[in-house]
Amino acid sequence: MPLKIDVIKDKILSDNYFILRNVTYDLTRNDGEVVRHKREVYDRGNGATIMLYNRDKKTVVLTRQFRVATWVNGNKDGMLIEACAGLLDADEPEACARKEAIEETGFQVGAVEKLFELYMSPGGVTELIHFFMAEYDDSHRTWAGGGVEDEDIDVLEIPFTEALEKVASGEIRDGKTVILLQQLQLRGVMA
Ligand SMILES: Nc1nc2c(ncn2[C@@H]2O[C@H](COP(=O)(O)OP(=O)(O)O[C@H]3O[C@H](CO)[C@@H](O)[C@H](O)[C@@H]3O)[C@@H](O)[C@H]2O)c(=O)[nH]1
Ligand SMILES: [Mg+2]
Repeated sequence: MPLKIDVIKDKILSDNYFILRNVTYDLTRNDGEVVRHKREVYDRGNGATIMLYNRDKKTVVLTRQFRVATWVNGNKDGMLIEACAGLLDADEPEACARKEAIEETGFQVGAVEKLFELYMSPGGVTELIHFFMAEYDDSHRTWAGGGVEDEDIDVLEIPFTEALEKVASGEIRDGKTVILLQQLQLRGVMA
């Protein structure tokens, strides 16, 4: 466990859209030994995600969209099924989750529950995602959803059991989405 962290150099390698830095730092350990690391850190900002579920219908609302990062890494058509999510930008996490739910799925939900905040890829990505869930019903629908600007998002309202089957089969393989579905399962709210 390091006692002290001294930054030697913090260089921006790219700031085209998000920020890629190369940070050089010395870690002083308990025994006084100093270790120098040079590590790349990718800063895409923080995000929020929200699982929309309906206890009566036993359904969840998910999104499907093209994700180029998955396409360049083995996802054949690049399409990924995910819980609704977005980058915080200037918003508070809950406000972001609510806004993304409307923009991406069309649902304007009532009470929202905060679950936790998780680092999703701490080896090199700064991003902290704030996790939420909310019950939805048909009266919450404001429009068909689909995202803003050049986002082209399909909205999937599917049975919870089908979502779990898609996790088991590998069709759903987005970390935040699996975590949220398992939270619903752990709590037994969809039983
Ligand atoms: N021009 C440009 N646009 C970009 C770039 N990278 C992303 N965008 C655009 O920025 C917008 C981001 O949409 P959001 O809905 O706010 O974010 P997200 O991509 O869905 O991110 C959410 O899910 C991610 C995956 O789990 C999370 O990493 C993230 O924190 C957030 O929760 C999208 O329109 C996307 O096309 C880029 O390099 N250039
Ligand atoms: Mg999004």
